[in-house]
Amino acid sequence: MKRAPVIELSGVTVDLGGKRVLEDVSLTVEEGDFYAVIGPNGGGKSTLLKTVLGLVRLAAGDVKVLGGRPQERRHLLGYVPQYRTFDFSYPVTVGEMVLSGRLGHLQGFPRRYGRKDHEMADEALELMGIADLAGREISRLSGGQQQRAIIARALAAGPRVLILDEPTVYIDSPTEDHFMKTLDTLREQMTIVFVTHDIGVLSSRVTKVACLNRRLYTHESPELTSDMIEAAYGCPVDLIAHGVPHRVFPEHRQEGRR
Ligand SMILES: Nc1ncnc2c1ncn2[C@@H]1O[C@H](COP(=O)(O)OP(=O)(O)OP(=O)(O)O)[C@@H](O)[C@H]1O
Repeated sequence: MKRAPVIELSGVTVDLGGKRVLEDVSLTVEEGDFYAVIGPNGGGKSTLLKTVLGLVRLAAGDVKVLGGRPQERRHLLGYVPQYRTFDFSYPVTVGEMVLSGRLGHLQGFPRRYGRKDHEMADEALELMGIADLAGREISRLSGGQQQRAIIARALAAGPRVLILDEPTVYIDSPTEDHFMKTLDTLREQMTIVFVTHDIGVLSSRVTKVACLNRRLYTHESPELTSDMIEAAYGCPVDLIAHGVPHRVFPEHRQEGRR
């Protein structure tokens, strides 16, 4: 059964500072996908996400999110920017930070958090496995715990699509698989798209994968091919794959099935 398209890019070209950053990019993310976009540093991954959020001007092409313009649908997207863009020295607790994910939903004046806001924040803390850290100052957590907190903050808003920029940078490899499993469980409730420069992050949990290096290289079946990686990275797969087999998915699956 065909699933509904959640994000549709067709022929998208973006120029920044006189440089072509995305060229003729077409991409479809369907409901329930756990979609990974890999590519080298500077390949345009963050720009691709900002395009989905409607934050950059297109030189050509079209973007649809949940059937509408990105600017109209932004409240349905949970965006987790790169970890390094956050200031964790701010004196707030994990619980307060996650609750702030509800700010865009507050109505009336004065703006106060209500019962639903607290419930959503508590649920997000649970989902990311950091409920026991709610009272701790964010600055006192490990990088991996802080990473979970910023994802929980995005989840507190109740997004239909969760969009993550390099989510595993501060997750150490022993816990990486557990972390990806946590994200995978969220797929029951929302579509997930993430970008990463680290091919080692890809797991069999990912349903679709594409490679980005100004142009986007996709494959009909949910597997990563050496051609795609070579096209995107411009270097042989074995040099960058850290021992991960070229084919990261255990078996072929039919389009439309998870
Ligand atoms: N506002 C801007 N003005 C000019 N150039 C920009 C701007 N934003 C990004 N770029 C350039 O566009 C290219 C793609 O940047 P982008 O951040 O999207 O790549 P990335 O794949 O996310 O890289 P990284 O993993 O290093 O963050 C880079 O060469 C970057 O220098």
